[in-house]
Amino acid sequence: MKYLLALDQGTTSSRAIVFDEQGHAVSSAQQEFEQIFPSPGHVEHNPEAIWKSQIETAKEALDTNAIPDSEIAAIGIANQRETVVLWDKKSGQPVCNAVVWQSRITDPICKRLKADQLDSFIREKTGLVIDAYFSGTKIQYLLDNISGLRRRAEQGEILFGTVDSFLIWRLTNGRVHATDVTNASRTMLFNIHTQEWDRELLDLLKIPECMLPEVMPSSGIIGHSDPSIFGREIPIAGCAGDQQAATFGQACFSPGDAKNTYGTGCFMLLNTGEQAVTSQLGLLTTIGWKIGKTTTYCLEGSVFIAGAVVQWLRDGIGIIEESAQVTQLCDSVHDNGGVYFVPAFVGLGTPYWDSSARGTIIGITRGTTSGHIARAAIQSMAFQSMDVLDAMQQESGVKLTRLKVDGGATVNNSLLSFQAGLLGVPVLRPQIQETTALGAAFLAGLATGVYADMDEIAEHWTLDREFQPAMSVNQRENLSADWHHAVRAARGWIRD
Ligand SMILES: Nc1ncnc2c1ncn2[C@@H]1O[C@H](COP(=O)(O)OP(=O)(O)O)[C@@H](O)[C@H]1O
Ligand SMILES: O=P(O)(O)OC[C@H](O)CO
Repeated sequence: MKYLLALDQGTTSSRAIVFDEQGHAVSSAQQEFEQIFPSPGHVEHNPEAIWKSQIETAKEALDTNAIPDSEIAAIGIANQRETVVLWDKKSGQPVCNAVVWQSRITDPICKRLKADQLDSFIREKTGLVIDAYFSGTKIQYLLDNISGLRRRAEQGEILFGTVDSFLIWRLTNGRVHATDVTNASRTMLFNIHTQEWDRELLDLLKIPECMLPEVMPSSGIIGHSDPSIFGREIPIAGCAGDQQAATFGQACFSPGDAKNTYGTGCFMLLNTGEQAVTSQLGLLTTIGWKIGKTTTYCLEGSVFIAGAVVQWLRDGIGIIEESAQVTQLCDSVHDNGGVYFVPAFVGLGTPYWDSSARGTIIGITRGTTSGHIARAAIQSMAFQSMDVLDAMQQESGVKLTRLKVDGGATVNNSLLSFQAGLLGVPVLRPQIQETTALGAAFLAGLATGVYADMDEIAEHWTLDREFQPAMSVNQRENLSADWHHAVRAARGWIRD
């Protein structure tokens, strides 16, 4: 029996899962790490905390079931995307905290790019909208604000990577500086059509090319882990941004297949095949994966705050002690009591791209209880996903017949029932919900002969539960109208 070790480096935790050839998780480990909020809207991680938690969980997952490392065929990596790590090439030490994808610290840079009317120029090359979400402006910000850093970067002393790249560098003991096409496609520096770092964009954002990693396919041997880490060299054979990995893990292999992940944020990806569909409605055109010479593109809707709203109920206002309690609190009321919660904590992503929006709870009356607030919080994930799907269907002309879902918040049955009703299509939760890690394992297994082809991988997808839509058209339209009324209230709150 061969096994695959998947490293799933997420926004709030690092996970490692060992899968057998059938795609069953045989052991796993998870560690949360610190979220650093230096100022409102700015989010950082300590790269050493990312590395430590990831490597400790990998070792724990291998030790738990005493899986000999000789039986690990390959390592696959899936990671939080866009987050920027800069490190010293010689020492391998980070030169600052990682700037996390959620951070709005580069809003002013983005405003200038928009004022210069560079939207279509950037969209045509990268498939992205101008937003602080992506890596490019974050790198520029660090080079501009840390004394001496730009000079050192220009001299080739500083390397940039998204989190996958940093992990690869550390796993290979500084021998490989690489990323994969999916991660590169989230930097706002990569031309998704020519699949090269884009000279004009690098000049625009004043980023020295020598900092950038080599871009590899998502499935294929990128390098080998140093023997000092797991006792022997193991090929690193799969790598993808976590949302693309989840799309692969959900076996969304045909054009028209879609999945929605409900983690810290919500990310819906629709496979558009070998065609990169350009969006006019605020969706992102992104690379789904590249296997051999074939690139699969996706349309993506990115919602910044989804499950994080539950963390806020727990850690921000303390109306629950454990995340799981939200289900009970939410089920303590029959409906939202007219309360709508727009969790625009860091602005709004798809389809609004409004960095001036802020979190809004509206419709509160004397009869409002914590149950209504909790229910409105849970419903906000479904409403935001509804907005994304509406844009996606309009843009692609594809009428979705079902939606595969995954991510930590999909343990919540009320959320998924409400989602099915709101979308008017069945929502399918798979048995293996660790689809992100599974996707990374599949990509690595495909490169190392554990799987013959994608048809074999697709056979491993099994259904846990299907949630049927049970909402009248009238009800759906009323809820949707109220939600959009609430969104209007949340928008434009931050003034220049
Ligand atoms: N019962 C629940 N209902 C809704 N959301 C939940 C529930 N339990 C946990 N969550 C949310 O799920 C998210 C964790 O999902 P996960 O996929 O692990 O996220 P990530 O990969 O972004 O770190 C957290 O934001 C958490 O608040
Ligand atoms: O870590 P997650 O699962 O919240 O995913 C984060 C996304 O990759 C951000 O684009």
